[in-house]
This record gives sequence, structure tokens and C-alpha cells, in this order.
Amino acid sequence: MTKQKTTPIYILSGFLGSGKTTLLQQLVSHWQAQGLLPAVIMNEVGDVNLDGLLVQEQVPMTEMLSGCICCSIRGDLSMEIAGLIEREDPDVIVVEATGIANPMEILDGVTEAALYLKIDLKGVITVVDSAHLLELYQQQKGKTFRLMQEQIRTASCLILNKTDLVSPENKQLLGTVVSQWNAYASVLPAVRCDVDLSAVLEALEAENPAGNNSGAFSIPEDGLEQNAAEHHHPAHDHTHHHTHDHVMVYTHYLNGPVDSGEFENFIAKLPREVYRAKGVLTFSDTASRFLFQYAFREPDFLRITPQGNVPDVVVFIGEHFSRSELEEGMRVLEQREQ
Ligand SMILES: Nc1nc2c(ncn2[C@@H]2O[C@H](COP(=O)(O)OP(=O)(O)OP(=O)(O)O)[C@@H](O)[C@H]2O)c(=O)[nH]1
Repeated sequence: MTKQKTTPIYILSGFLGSGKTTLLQQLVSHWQAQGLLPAVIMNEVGDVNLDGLLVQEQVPMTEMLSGCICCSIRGDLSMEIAGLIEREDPDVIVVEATGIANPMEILDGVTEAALYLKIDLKGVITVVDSAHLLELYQQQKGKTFRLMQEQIRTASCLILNKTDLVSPENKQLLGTVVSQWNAYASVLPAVRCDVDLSAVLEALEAENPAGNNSGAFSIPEDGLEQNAAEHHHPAHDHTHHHTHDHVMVYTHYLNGPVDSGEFENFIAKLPREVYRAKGVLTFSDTASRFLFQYAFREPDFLRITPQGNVPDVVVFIGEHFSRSELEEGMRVLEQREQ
């Protein structure tokens, strides 16, 4: 190995739709403003990387699609890191994991890379959707609740995002709850992940003062062990149960434009089991194309002009929903336009 430079690596964790890409964009701009070259490894559950559309073109990016970093393609993570360093020589790398990834497994993957590469794992930044966490906390059960809890426990820094969607009392309650689950991480409430990034990065430095690869991760022995027993598995045991075995994806490629109002109606009626959707759409009644987002029952449309050949597609993510019902619904929208 010829390179002497040590590349810092940050892991972005957080459940589907919590705001990881929103934070990623800010981190990238922050580093660029300092004259640094950040690179990104993105991992998506579906087979299209729509989040990539939100990252500036000049940022080197590798995509790991169709799976979750933490299991099926986890072995590749260290290869991806090595490849990215070799090709781009970035000053800093961010790994944005799928929302269903168990951060422990990603830590494993990055640590594996640290065995043969000069990298410095700075820690895990976990983004939390406050409204979603509040609902799960009130129910106190379910696999998603346990996964979110685990993502919170593994964090070195926690961003309690989307506080605009909860009352001030509940915002306070959530702050207390997450601090109880993870007493080590700094907790920063935010809207659209608008936080003082210097404070976030400094908090991670403080966590990991030696600047070495061992990292001082805030993983409380007790709580995590209990949960982890169920799905934390040895490096290559893919038969073991995962917290996210229940998550399913339906990718629908559209054969043409659809009416925006009808699409919005369709989205408003999505079954609760679909908790995340995103896509690129052409509407028959508007001139531009849109990046569509749906996170925990909140739809969002962003006007975009994608570079290159991006198909019209919608990816639905959730648990135990009927794929055929969604397909049928989308077909109806398409047919109306023909
Ligand atoms: N109301 C509200 N919406 C937000 C906030 N932060 C982000 N969003 C919206 O939530 C949606 C999901 O945000 P992303 O940043 O794409 O979330 P993500 O964690 O990268 O999503 P996945 O990649 O699917 O896991 C987008 O429509 C955002 O515009 C917030 O603080 N409040």
C-alpha cells in the first residue's frame, strides 16, 4: 500500500425516510466549503438509486443496490471503500446505509476494511423521524420499533429530526426517551436536519479522541445484547434471522405520464403497511418531472431535471403489503392517460 493518508469515514444510519439524504446533502456542502472532496457510498433497498439524484454530480459516489449493506452485500462494503479510495482519493467518505440496515453490521463491514486500509471510522450519525418514533414508542412493539431502537443505541450522535411534526411536549418526551436508550450520544433536535454540523462533527471527535479505528461507540451492553441476540450474527451466517426480514419492496416502472391529482389521491390511500415510497414521475398535467417522496404518510414532490437516462419509476417499501394491489392501482393511473 502506497497511500499514507488516512480517510475519515462516517456512517449515516436511521430508519427509512428519517432524513439521511437530507443530512448527507448538508454534510457534502459543508466539506466542499472547506475545500475537501467528500465521497459517498449509497445503499438502497430497491434496484434504483433515487437518492443519488439529490447528490451533486461532482461528488464521487458508489451505489450498492438491491439489498441491504448489512447482510446480502455486506462483504462488498469493504471492497467498495477500497475501490473508492483507490479511484477518487477522497478526503472523507460517508456511508449512507439503507434505512433497514442494522448499524452494527455496517460497523463490522467498515472495521473489516480498516484491517487493510488507512481509514478512521469517526462514528455513526443516526437520524430519527420524530413522528414515526413517537408512534412506535406509544405502541412499544414491533420489529421496526426494535430496529429503530437499535439504530439509536448504536449512534455516536443523534439527530432527532422532523420535530415540526410533533408537539413541543412530545419533542421533549422523545429527547428524554432517546437519551435513556443512549446516554452517550449527543442529541440534536432538528427540522430538515438543520443542525450545526461543526457541533456534530466535533461531538464525534470527542467520542473518538484517539482518532483510531477502534472508535468509542456508545453501545450499552445490556439493552443491545437483549435485542441483538435475535439477529446479530457471525460474519458470514446469512441464514440467521434479521430484524428487517419482514421488509418488502415493490418497484413499478411506469409506461408513461400520469395525472398528478390522481397520483396524489392514490398515494393518500396507500395502505399503512407501505411506510416509504419514492420515485421519479412525469405528470401529464405539468411540464416538469418530479422526484416523489413519501415518508411515514407525508408526501413530498420536488421538481427535477435528472441527468442522463432516468426512467419513470416508483419504489414502494413496507411490510406485508399486497404488491398486486399496488400494481393494479398504478396500472389504472397509467391506463387513464392512454
Ligand atoms: N416534515 C419534515 N419532512 C422532512 C424533514 N426532513 C426531511 N423531510 C422529508 O422526508 C422525506 C425523506 O427524507 P430523506 O432525507 O430522503 O430520508 P432518508 O432517510 O434518506 O430516506 P431513505 O433513503 O429512504 O432511507 C423527504 O421528503 C424530505 O423532504 C423534516 O424535518 N420535517
